[in-house]
Amino acid sequence: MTIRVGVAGYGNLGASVAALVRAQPDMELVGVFSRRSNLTIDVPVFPADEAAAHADEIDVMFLCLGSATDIPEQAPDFARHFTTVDTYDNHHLIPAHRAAMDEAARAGGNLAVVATGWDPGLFSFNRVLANALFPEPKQHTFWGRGVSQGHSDAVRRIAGVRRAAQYTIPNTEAIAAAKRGEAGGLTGQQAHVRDVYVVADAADHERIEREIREMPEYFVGYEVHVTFVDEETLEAEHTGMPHGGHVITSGIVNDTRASIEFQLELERNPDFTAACQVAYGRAAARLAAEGKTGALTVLEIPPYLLSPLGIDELVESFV
Ligand SMILES: NC(=O)C1=CN([C@@H]2O[C@H](COP(=O)(O)OP(=O)(O)OC[C@H]3O[C@@H](n4cnc5c(N)ncnc54)[C@H](OP(=O)(O)O)[C@@H]3O)[C@@H](O)[C@H]2O)C=CC1
Ligand SMILES: N[C@@H](C[C@H]1CC(C(=O)O)=NO1)C(=O)O
Repeated sequence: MTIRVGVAGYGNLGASVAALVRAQPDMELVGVFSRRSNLTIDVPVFPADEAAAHADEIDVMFLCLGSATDIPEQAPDFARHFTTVDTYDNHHLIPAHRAAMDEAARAGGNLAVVATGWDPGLFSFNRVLANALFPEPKQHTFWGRGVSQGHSDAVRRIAGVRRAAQYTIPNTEAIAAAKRGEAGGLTGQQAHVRDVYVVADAADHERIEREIREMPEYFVGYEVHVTFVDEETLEAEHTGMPHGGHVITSGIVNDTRASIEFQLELERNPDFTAACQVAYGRAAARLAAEGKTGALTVLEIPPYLLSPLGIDELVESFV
């Protein structure tokens, strides 16, 4: 089965997904759907607001839009017309997003797989798996040092911001304490600093910095540093997008201590996120072909559906 895919939104993630799809043995890129008409890329580009006309040509639509505003505004309409896969990452609003996508997907008889990146996504899967192993688990998540695409996108949505990069910096002593099972009730806000680099006109600096610091879910509660730079500096020093993180869980089982850690080291965040999203696109195509509708998270999708191999081949590789 060749999975015919579309990419909605051509930013860092969309470009990574489009490139990765073309390297898949079982996928074909039909085209990119963008709000911009000036994209010069080597695949067909269609206006985002005309996507529904292509519903019969596409099996899976990858939603590579920004989570801060694009996804809430656009994703349900895509779900009415396509099987969709998104990387929505505003953690606290995922239940509402899942409900909205479930309603929209069911209205169109489609499947919507939501929050399929690495956090939320792979880290969510690993948090649930690890917590299930211990009667009283101790679990902490750390990110970075690296560039959060979601936080960078959220800053770029502030009026007057021309470019932005947000670095997440973990407290390394907190990571070491978590590995020892001694991090207690440490929160994400306590364990990370957020460093933001912004290109904007000087007249807007004070307002922009205030809007960043007051942004709920993304920045409120964290130690935040905002640095305004010129375009040349941003381009020269802040276009790389490395990232990574840890999910560290420990506990006592039958009076013996055990710990489990899931760690990522990413040379380039969008490329790895694309790998997550494309793998869940494969699962979405298979589930949709079976008639599955509504919204699903990574917690409800069997891992074998992510692989281009069949379950029998995967079981044979156990040995
Ligand atoms: N769950 C996870 O682990 C992860 C999730 N993500 C999510 O992916 C989302 C997208 O990230 P990312 O691709 O870096 O965001 P970008 O800002 O690069 O792109 C977001 C959207 O903005 C539009 N856009 C991009 N570049 C421009 C431009 N120069 N001018 C005007 N519009 C532009 C595109 O839509 P259009 O083509 O329609 O204009 C694009 O889809 C993030 O918001 C984050 O939530 C990312 C990494 C990990
Ligand atoms: N969703 C994040 C992926 C990870 C990184 C992160 C952070 O640095 O706060 N939180 O989750 C992203 O957009 O990069």
